[in-house]
This record gives sequence, structure tokens and C-alpha cells, in this order.
Amino acid sequence: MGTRFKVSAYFFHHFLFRYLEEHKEALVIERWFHLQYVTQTVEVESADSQKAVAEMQSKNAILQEQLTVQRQLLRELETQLHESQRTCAQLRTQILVYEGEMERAQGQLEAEMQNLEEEKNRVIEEAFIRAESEMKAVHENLAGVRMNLLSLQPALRTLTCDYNCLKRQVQEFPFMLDKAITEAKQEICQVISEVSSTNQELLRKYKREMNLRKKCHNELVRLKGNIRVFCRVRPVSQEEQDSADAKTMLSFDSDDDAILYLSNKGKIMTFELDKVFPPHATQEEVFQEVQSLVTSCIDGFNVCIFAYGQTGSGKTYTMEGVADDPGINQRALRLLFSEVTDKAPDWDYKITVSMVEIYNETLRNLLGDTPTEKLDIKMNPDGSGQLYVPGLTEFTVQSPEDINRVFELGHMNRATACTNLNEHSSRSHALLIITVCGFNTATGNRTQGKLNLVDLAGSERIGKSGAEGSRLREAQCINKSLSALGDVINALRSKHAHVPFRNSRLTYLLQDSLSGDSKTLMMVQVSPLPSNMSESVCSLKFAQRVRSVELSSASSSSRRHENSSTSSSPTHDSVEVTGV
Ligand SMILES: Nc1ncnc2c1ncn2[C@@H]1O[C@H](COP(=O)(O)OP(=O)(O)OP(=O)(O)O)[C@@H](O)[C@H]1O
Repeated sequence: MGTRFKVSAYFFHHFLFRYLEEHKEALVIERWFHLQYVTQTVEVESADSQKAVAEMQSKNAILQEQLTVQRQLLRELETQLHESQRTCAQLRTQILVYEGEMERAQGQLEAEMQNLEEEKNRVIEEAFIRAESEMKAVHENLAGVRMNLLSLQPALRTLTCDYNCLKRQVQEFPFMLDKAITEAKQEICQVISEVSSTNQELLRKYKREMNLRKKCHNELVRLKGNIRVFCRVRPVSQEEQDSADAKTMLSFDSDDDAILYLSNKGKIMTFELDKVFPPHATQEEVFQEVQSLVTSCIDGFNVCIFAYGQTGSGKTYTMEGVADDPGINQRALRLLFSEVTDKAPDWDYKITVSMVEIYNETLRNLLGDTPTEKLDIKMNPDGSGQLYVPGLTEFTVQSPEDINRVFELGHMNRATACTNLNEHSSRSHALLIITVCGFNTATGNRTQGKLNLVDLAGSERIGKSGAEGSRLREAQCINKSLSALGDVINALRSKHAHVPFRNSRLTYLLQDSLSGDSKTLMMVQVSPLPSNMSESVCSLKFAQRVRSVELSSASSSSRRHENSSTSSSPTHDSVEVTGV
């Protein structure tokens, strides 16, 4: 814009200068001739002429003035002209510079355009190649799709065919269904009649198998012996560990879990039992070994499990256990529940529980309303020849919650009957009597088994330590009942005609669980401490004596099933009972 203005100004000055150049000579000459003429005229004329001359002169002066002004103007115009010419030259130079720049810019532009052209060609080429390969892929896909289409066509034809076929079948279905139902009904009737005859056959086989199982079991028991003796060594307690007496004198055979070694006065004594539980044996491990005995009472056997040993050797722990790790009593009841549940609905079972305590040869009913009341063992007046305990409370239990309630009541009653429960429980026998009565709904067979779980009083020889008064009487009663137990077992082992069951309340009450095909387990508890070593030796000797006993093999099991009784009392068995 500025350049264009400058160029216009340049052209204006240029043309003005040329005009003045061309016309200034004429103007000056004309003025000069005009003045010459006026001067000559003034010399000829008079007053008027003089006046005219004066006017002329003033006009001449004015013209002179104008001429001066014109000259001044001319000079200015010349100055401007020079200025314009200089400006013009500058502008020309500038134009040349601009032209140079324009040429350079044009060169750059052309190079840029060249680059762009090349880039464009390259991009077009690449796009073309890509498009070609994509096109190729699309063609290939298309070929694949065509192929698929070709292969699908027969499948489609088959499907259409199937569909039509199914459609026909659906139409025919109601008729076919009717026909099938009729046929199925006929088949079911036939199968039912076959099943019913098979059932008859199975029932016959089942009865035969049951008898065979009983026979096998009896034979097994005969071979193994009816009395089994286990030994459990309790662990050294925390307090004992800190004392000097902590060193244990007992050791175990790593190859034979029925052997216990006892180091006494420099001598190693070896005891062989049916099973020895080391101190680390758990309640569960102990129970696993006794559970087959427990379940056999479901089959109508009488079972007796004793915990025997000196005070503090772990009898109560093994039988009752602790709240979060129960012992045999609770585990046995729970197992019986699950077993009888498994046998339903063929078998209908009723499990009843009694708890008694024998203290100083007195029988107490631990589940009764008056626990201090003494119970007696009598001959049943019904003439069946069975013993019974008049007034003994029996609770029917149906769930683990019932068991807990029964145990709580038993504990409470035991505690109310004495001043020091711990001491009292050491000096009395606690019996949990579980009776399992079964009725087979298919065969009409009945069974009755009894499980007696006995936590015996402490077996230590208090009499020798010079006890007096009530302590002496307690010790005498305990000794009497424990030696009566030994005598009974001895008489049974020796197959004596007379077995002295009635020499103590304990043996009298457990008569039916100690004789005939009944099963007995003696769990001999042993303390690991050297200070208890002589008591441990006594207990283990007693255990070995008991182990060698064989009960009479009178085959009364079948008789027990047939002559089952619902009485809670002990029953006479094949072994003859004579008076005390
Ligand atoms: N196997 C064991 N594991 C852990 N602790 C045990 C075990 N056996 C016994 N104990 C503990 O040893 C102590 C004595 O056990 P327990 O009361 O069962 O002996 P006891 O023979 O029943 O005594 P008492 O004749 O006085 O009733 C208890 O504190 C008991 O918890």
C-alpha cells in the first residue's frame, strides 16, 4: 500500500515537472514582450497615458510579484521534483530488492511446490499400494465367504429338512406321548412287580446276612477276646514341667504301639497291652480306637468302657474331656446319633441315658430330682429274671443339645451332693448308661444294647498311707469295688461257675456288661511322673491281668435280640448269678 502511494506521488511529480519544463519558456517570453510593449506605449502617450502607464506599472509590479511567486513556486517544484526523483530512485532500488525477494520467494515456493508434489505422489502411491493389498484381502475374504456360503447351503438344506421333520414329529407328538405313557405304565407295573419280588429276595438275603454278620462278629470277638485293655499316658502338665519331678520314666516302642516300657528302680519293665496311647495322643485318636465298640451296642451288644487309674492320671479327661475337646462320653453319644440316623428309615431307634454315681457303695441317681436319694438294685418282679434299679431316671435323647442338657444336670446334681467336687469325684465311680433300642420296620426285629461308660474312682492305695475316719471308709469302699471288679474278671477268665457280681454295687450294676458276649474295654490311665511310678506299676499289672481274661462265649447274641427288654436295669445273662 505504502509502496503504491509512493509510486503514485512519484508519477505526479514527474508529470508536473515535464509540464513546467515544456511551458515555462513560453510564459517568461510572453511576460517579457508584454512589458516591452507597455514601456514603449508610456513614452508616447500623455496624462492618460501616464495614468495608464501607472496602472500598467502597478499591473507590471503585480505581475512582477506574481512572477517572483511563480519563480519561487518553480523552485519549490524543482526541489520537490528532485526530492521525488530521489524518492523515485530509492523506490526503484526498493523495487529491485522486492523483486529479488519475490524471485527468491518464488524459487522457494516452486521448490516447496515441487516437494509437495513429490510428497503427494508418494502418498498417492502408498495409498494405492495399501488399497491394492486391502482390496486383495477383501477379495480373499469374499472368496472365503463364498466358499462358506457354498458349504452352508447343504447344511441349511439339512436343517430345513430336520426342521420339517421335527415339525411333523411335534404334530405327531401328542399321539406318540399317549402311546409312550401307556407303554411306560405297563413297563412300570411290570418293574414294580419285579422290584417287589426282588425286595422279597433282598429281605431274605438281608436277614441271612445279618445272621452271618452276627456270627462273624461273635467269632471275631471270640478270637480277639471280649476284654480289651488300652493304656493312656497323660502328658506332663506345665506346673509339673517346672518341678524336679518332671523326668518321665516311661518309654514307648516305635514299632509296636501295644508295648510300654517302665523304668522302675533301675529295672526296665515291659507291659504288653492291646494299645498304648502316648501323651501326645488326641481325644479324637483315642475315640477312633473305641468307636467300633460304641457302635456295636446298636447291634444289640452290651458294652462297658472303664477308665481306671490313680487320682490325677487323666480318667475324667479321657471320659468327659473338656468343653472344647470332649472325651469318649460325648463323642460316643454323637456317633450313636449319626449311626442311627443313617439307618433310618429301615430301623427305628430310641436312645435313653441314665447317670449314676457309686460313692461308698451307695448308688445315686444323678439325673433325678433328689440326687441324695439312695437307689437299690432289685430283681424285676415281672418274673423275667432281670435286674432293675427302681427310681432310676432315664432321659430319651434325640439331639446333641439334649446330651449337653443331660450332662449339665448330672454335673449339677453331683456337685450339690458333696462339698468338694474334685475330691468327691476322685472317690466315687461315675457311670453314664446309654441304652439303644432298635426296631426294624421291615423285619420286625428288635435289638437292645447298652453302653456303660465308667469313670472309676482313684485306684491309689490310700489304706497303706494310714488314712482314718471317712477317708479310710472311702478307701475301703473303693478298694472293695475295684477288687470286686478284678475278682469278677478273674472268675470270668477262669470260667468259674460262680461269678461274684454281687460283691460290689459296681459289678452288680454292670453284670450284663461284663458277662457273656458283652464287650469290655479297660482304659488304664497312667501318670508319667516318677513319684507316681509305684501306682503306675500297680495299674499296669492290673491291666495285664484283665487282658488275659476271656469271657464265656455263650452265644446269647441272637437270644438278646429276640428277648430284648425295654427295662433300664441290668439283665441276667448266660453267666449264673448267685447270692452275695
Ligand atoms: N491326655 C491329657 N491331655 C491333657 N491334659 C490331661 C490329659 N489327661 C489328663 N490331663 C489333665 O491332668 C489333670 C488330671 O486329670 P483328671 O482330672 O482327668 O484325672 P483323674 O484321673 O480323673 O483324677 P480324679 O481321680 O481325681 O478324678 C487334669 O488337669 C487334666 O486336664
